[in-house]
This record gives sequence, C-alpha cells and structure tokens, in this order.
Amino acid sequence: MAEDIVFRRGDIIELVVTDLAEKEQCFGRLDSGMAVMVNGMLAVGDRVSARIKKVKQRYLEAIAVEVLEASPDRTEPVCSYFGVCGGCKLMHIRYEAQIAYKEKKVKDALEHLGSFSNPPVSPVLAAASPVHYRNKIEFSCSSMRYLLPEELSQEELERPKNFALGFHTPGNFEKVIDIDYCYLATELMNRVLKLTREFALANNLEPYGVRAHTGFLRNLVVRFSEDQRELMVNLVTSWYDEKLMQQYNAALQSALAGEKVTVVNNVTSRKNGVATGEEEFLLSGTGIITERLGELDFRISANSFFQTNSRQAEVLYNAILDVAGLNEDDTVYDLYCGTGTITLYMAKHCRSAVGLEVVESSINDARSNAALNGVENADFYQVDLKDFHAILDKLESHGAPGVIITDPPRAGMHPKALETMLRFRPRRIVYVSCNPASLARDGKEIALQGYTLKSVQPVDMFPHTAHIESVACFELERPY
Ligand SMILES: C[S@@+](CC[C@H](N)C(=O)[O-])C[C@H]1O[C@@H](n2cnc3c(N)ncnc32)[C@H](O)[C@@H]1O
Repeated sequence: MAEDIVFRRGDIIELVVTDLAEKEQCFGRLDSGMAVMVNGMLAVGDRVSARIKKVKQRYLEAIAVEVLEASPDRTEPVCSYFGVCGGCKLMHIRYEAQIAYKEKKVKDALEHLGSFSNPPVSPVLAAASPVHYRNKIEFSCSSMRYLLPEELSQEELERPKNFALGFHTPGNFEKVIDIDYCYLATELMNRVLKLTREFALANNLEPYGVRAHTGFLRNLVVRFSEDQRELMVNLVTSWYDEKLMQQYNAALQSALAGEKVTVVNNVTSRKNGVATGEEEFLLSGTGIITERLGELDFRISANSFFQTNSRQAEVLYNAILDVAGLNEDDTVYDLYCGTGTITLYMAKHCRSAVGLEVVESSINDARSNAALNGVENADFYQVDLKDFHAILDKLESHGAPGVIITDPPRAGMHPKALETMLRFRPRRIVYVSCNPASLARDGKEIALQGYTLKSVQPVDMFPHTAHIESVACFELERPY
C-alpha cells in the first residue's frame, strides 16, 4: 500500500509522467500508485528519477533529476535556447503529441471545472507551420545578460556580460538571454535582430537596466505582414536621439534594400517593461503595415493589438463563422472586440454587427478598419464590459442580438458582463477563449441558464507553447 511507505524530503523516487500541467509542472505516479507533481521539461510517458521536495498528505512534490526512459512523444528541440528561454516550453515534444495534449487539456478543463460530461471537443486545428508563424515579436534589451549553462565554466566570454537583446528567462525580469535566432520569428525578423544588435554594440548604445531605471535601449519590436511582405521595425528607447535614430534607420534601409520597411521609434520614460511609447517618431515609411485576413485588410500601427499568428487567426475566425449560424436578418454582438477583426469578419453575413471593447485606441482602429474595407453595418462602442448593462439603451437601435460572440481575456468574463449577456437570451453564444479554465467556469454558468454546449473547436495559434484557443458554441435549448 502507498500509505505504508515513508517518504522524506531529498529521497530519490522513480515515476512515469502521465500528464502535463501549467508551466514546467507535470503529473506522474509511482509504481505504488502514489501521485507526484514533478517539475521539469518532461513528456507524457517519460520514466524519470526525481528528488522529493515536499511530502504532502496525498501526493509528493519533486524535481526531475534524470530521464531514465524517454517517451515516444519526445523529439530533439531545434532551438539551442530550449530549456533556458521561456518561450517554447513544448519544443521537446513532437508536434502531433503537442496537439493531442492540448485537446486533452481543453476536455479535462470542461469536465473537471465545468462539470460537462463527455464534452463535444473536436480534434485541434493544427497550424500549417509550427515554426516561423509569428507576425510580431518583441525582444527586450538588458544590461544584465543571462549566462548560458556552457558559459558558466568559461574563463573568457565571447559576448559582453552587460548587453543582451532577446528574451527574459522565466521568472526573472532583469536578466535577458542574448538571442541570435528565434524559430517563432520569420527570417526577416531574425535579420533585423542581428542588425540591431550589431548597430547597438558598434555605437555603444547603453541597454536599459530595470533596477536602476537608466539606459537608452529598451525593446526591439518587429512586425511582418507575410501577405504584403511589409516589415515594421519599432525601436523602443528611453529618450529620442535624432541623429542616432537616423543612422539606425539608414543602416536598416541599406541592409534590407529591396524590402518594404517602415521604421519607428517609440519613446517612453515609464518604469514598467511595456514596449509601447508615450511618443512615437516616424523614421521611414508610413509607420503602418497592412495584413489581410480572409477578404479583409487591416492597417496595423506599432501599438495596435492584432492576433500574432495571421494564418491561424483566419482558421479561428472561420471556425467562429461556421458555428455562429448567422442569417441575413441577424444582429450580432462581438464582446471584447479589440480592433474589430471578428466583428468585421461577421458583418458580411448578418444585418448588423456591434463590437464592444474597453480600449479607446482599439475602438478607433476598429472604426478605421471598417471604413478601409467599406463595411457599413458594423458599429463599435467603447465600454468596460463590467458596466455592460449601463449602455443597453445605446444598443437598442441595433435590435436584439440573435448571436453573441464573446472573446474575453485570459481571466474570462466579469460576472456582471456574463449576467448581462445572458439576459439577451441569444439563440447562440460563441465563446472564444484562450484559457480552458475560464471557459469551463463561464461555460458552466451559461449551461445553467438553459444553454447546451454543442461543440468545442480548439485551434492551435501558438505551436511549441502550452497555449490553446477554443471556440465553444452554446445553443439555447428553448428559444422564445
Ligand atoms: C482576447 S482579446 C480579443 C481580441 C479580438 N477579439 C481579436 O480577435 O482580435 C480580449 C480583448 O478584451 C479587451 N478587454 C479586456 N478587459 C475588458 C473589459 N473589462 N471590457 C471590455 N473589453 C475588455 C482587451 O482590450 C482585448 O482587446
């Protein structure tokens, strides 16, 4: 019996990994049946040895020491920063197995947190390319470079310790890994990274230090529209240095001759690490790139929100359209509409589309995107949806919504927003979610109000990460 064995902190145990949890946590069981929460970059099916960290009443907490028998789900990660960089936590797992794990994650959340028995979850819609899929990538600059494991024993380092342009290590907001190449970025984005590092080092640009809050260079943000082959380079700095920025722009233009490149400089004196400026200086081009989703064009400026995987965004929006079941007399509400991409995608298929969102600049972008595409039946309102009930009179002229689409942030819907949404009694609610746990929690409430969960379509927007997007369709059991 498991209970008869006495476990102590520091003991080495052997277990088989049975499931992956958040971050680097995995579940497993000892041969005796005892449950273990083990920390490490592992795969389901790995047999590992682990050191016990804590002994709880019903389970053990442990840290993986060695993989004794590798799972067939494993593969060699292509990226040399895997395990150090926090970006691609699943790169050691074959893409097909990542997909299966994500499908299970959605199912488990709906079953265990949402009380849906046997939820109708379809196989994940996988990305056509699991690498080079991001249309936006944000690098941080730091005066504290994270030393790679192999550097710890080197007497002389090839790179300076006080300059890094790349990604933060997980759980450390000061240190940055000096990245040469990111597999999620496109080739052109990686070229910009290399050019920017060379320029910064050649010109002694002082990296920003998050502790002292001094230094010039803060972030490099690169956006790329594959469809139009347009590139936007946004250097985020602590102040504006006109001469230096002109030199940077000239260096980029000459190295990237033949490419459509716009360069901007966002300047911020804020102490947080957010890569948006209080002021923006245009160095070349228009400061805008255009991305096409389906039949719609979207103009994106440096600080606009836009889905970061354009091809999978189309897959996601088509999945929403498929289950929304719109007809030409419908009014559709799109809650948490951002820059209105879903609202505009739906507008062609209904009488009236209404987007609701809290960020004013996103609402402005949504309105200009509607104008750009000649969409005349979409209207946008700025509102914090916890106060949804307060703007109902403004929405009356659009008619009652037959379908409501909701795409809240990770935390899910505010209870008051959920309550107001349910008061409309639309025949369908399409809940788009980037967090299976909050989908399950809100879905449970929707079901309690007389809706049936008809389908759940997971879409993989972010291969090699644990993130999964889902489109859940709820139908009113007895429409009036
Ligand atoms: C997951 S994004 C949805 C983006 C959009 N549907 C799209 O596909 O591009 C969530 C959006 O909710 C907005 N948001 C967050 N809290 C909100 C609130 N309390 N009221 C209204 N909108 C909110 C965010 O600004 C963001 O645009």
